[in-house]
Amino acid sequence: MAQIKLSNLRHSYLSKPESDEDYALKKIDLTWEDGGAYALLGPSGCGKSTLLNIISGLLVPSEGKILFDDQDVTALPPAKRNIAQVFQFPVIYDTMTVYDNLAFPLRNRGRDEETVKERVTAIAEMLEVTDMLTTRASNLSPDNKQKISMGRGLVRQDVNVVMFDEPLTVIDPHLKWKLRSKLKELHQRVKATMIYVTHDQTEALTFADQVVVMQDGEIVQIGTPVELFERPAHTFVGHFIGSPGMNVLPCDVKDGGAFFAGERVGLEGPLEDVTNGSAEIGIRPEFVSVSGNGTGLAAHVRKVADIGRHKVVEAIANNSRIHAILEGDAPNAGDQVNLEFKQSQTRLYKDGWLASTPGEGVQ
Ligand SMILES: Nc1ncnc2c1ncn2[C@@H]1O[C@H](COP(=O)(O)OP(=O)(O)OP(=O)(O)O)[C@@H](O)[C@H]1O
Repeated sequence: MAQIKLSNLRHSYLSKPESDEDYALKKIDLTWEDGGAYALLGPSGCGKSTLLNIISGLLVPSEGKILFDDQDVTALPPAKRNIAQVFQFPVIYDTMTVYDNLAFPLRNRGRDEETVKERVTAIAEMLEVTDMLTTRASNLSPDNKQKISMGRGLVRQDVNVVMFDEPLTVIDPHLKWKLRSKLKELHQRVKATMIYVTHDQTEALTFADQVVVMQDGEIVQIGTPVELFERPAHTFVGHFIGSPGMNVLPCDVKDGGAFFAGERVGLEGPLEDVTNGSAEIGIRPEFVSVSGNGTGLAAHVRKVADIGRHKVVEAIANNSRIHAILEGDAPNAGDQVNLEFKQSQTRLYKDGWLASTPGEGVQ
């Protein structure tokens, strides 16, 4: 396995790109550490496949370098990069047995049959497919075919990185959670560098130790699932992660504090200089409390959704929609209420980027 470094990468599909808009990848500097479990998360069109294809060698970047353990591989074709890939749809040979499918990548590299048997047995056991080893692949369900496809990606121990590109697309929803946690467990046992590409936050947060969030050809944050939830570096991350996502409210900044609907809102700590940008307050629904006691921001309740574990209240204050997640009692649609934001979780953003720092709290 290897450390993978992307240095000053840019990519445009146009022959003569002129502005930033012409680049599918704007500027990427990123190191994937050896043995890490990473997710590459972002909406459709943000550049995930472009980045993956650059790592695998299917695409040569317009600018920049790719280094595997400090060796420049930018000009190397895919076959020379020693990478395993698992795609959206199973890539297996229908006429072969499960055993022969799992053995294929090893035999292809000239491994002796004893090594093949050892690895295939170990991987089959990890994936819980031992009882299928003699089954012809054509007789497998789509889920099991994809499991075998994953096994083929994991069977070689000498690859630089295993890349998964939306691997659960074909899996039945009720089996998805099972395979998601299986993959996490596999990473802990196999200890390979793994990159898991998805637009699904649950898949990314379950699998990865570090999640790389992309938007519009740029990396907006790299962090643990907890970091992304607790301190989104950009309002996009706040929106994209969480259900519902972070509330983002327009505000005025004056006298060193933030004002929403004419009311001063307590923030987590000191502010960066926000004089030349548009400012917004970010607060997750989990940290909004709702009461009718006259203290806090006046709002009216538009909707309440009971989703089992908790209730999601949608309230309107000063023409802005604010969500609150409540564990116990909740108001009813149409009620007049007061909202309070937990100060240590209330952040300020300037032009989308985090502009407050944790500290004493700012009133
Ligand atoms: N072969 C291509 N030629 C021209 N433009 C392309 C090509 N492939 C992708 N793009 C553009 O590059 C941008 C990034 O696309 P990319 O496929 O990398 O995103 P993605 O995040 O993988 O999306 P998805 O999840 O839908 O695959 C998009 O604007 C897309 O239209």
